Amino acid sequence: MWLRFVKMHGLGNDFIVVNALEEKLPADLNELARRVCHRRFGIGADGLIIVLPSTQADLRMRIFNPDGSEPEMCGNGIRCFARYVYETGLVREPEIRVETLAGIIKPRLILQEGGVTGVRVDMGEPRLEREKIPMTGSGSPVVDEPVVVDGGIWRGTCVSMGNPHCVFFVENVAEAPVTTVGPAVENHPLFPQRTNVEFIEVLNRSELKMRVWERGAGETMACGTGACAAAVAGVLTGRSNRKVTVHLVAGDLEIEWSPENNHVYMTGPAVTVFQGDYPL
Ligand SMILES: N[C@@H](CCC[C@H](N)C(=O)O)C(=O)O
Repeated sequence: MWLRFVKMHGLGNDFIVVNALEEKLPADLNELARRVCHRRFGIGADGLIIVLPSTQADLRMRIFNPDGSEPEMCGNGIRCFARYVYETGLVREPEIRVETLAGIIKPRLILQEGGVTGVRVDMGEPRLEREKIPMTGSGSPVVDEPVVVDGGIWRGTCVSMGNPHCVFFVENVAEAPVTTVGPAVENHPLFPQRTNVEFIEVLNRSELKMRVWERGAGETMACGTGACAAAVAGVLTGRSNRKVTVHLVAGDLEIEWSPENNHVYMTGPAVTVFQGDYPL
């Protein structure tokens, strides 16, 4: 049996997208994600995205990390999801309501001469209460709180965009210890469901430079929810404006934390790379 998939990416954060409305999937999706995401023995990706029907929204998105865990949300992934369902005719309107484990998220396709040039997503409200991130300890919001890693102290500002993020501001992101401090913080006892870890250099009040260690995936080229969390952390710590450009290795995300409705908006690209069939 073969599984039809499409390979997509948002700024190099890459995904295997499978349409479960047409494809029959194996029962163990965690295991499927581990297999297909593997860079040497599988297709290779930072995540497996499944398109499903929904009773509450237009469609439902499930996302799995390469380690098989199922996160609540994925910012770059939902832009790819939106482009995929629009271009395959699963939805007809450019504004889509998508059921996720983080609630209903609303991507809107940016169209020019009929083609998709980007996606703007209403990511909803950031959750700042410690127990909603979730984190152990007491006191909210969690702003510049000491996180002890290997005897060193890091100051973390923590935000949930449906999924957990711990943001560290650094002098020089190119030299940030992403692959050592990242996994130590991901698995730190402060975070009972683990966490994503962002390293942010503030270039000026409207520009941030970011590297990220993702829960269940390792260092990736970009993280949409992470960029949103970084923008919120920039405001909470007084370092940046509510509207910022987040520079990632392969390009930019525009993030705005609206003072009117408290929602975070993310705008960025979604690109289709190829399609194929994977043997089950
Ligand atoms: N790359 C994603 C986030 C994917 C989920 C993350 N690894 C987690 O476990 O929370 C994004 O663009 O937001």
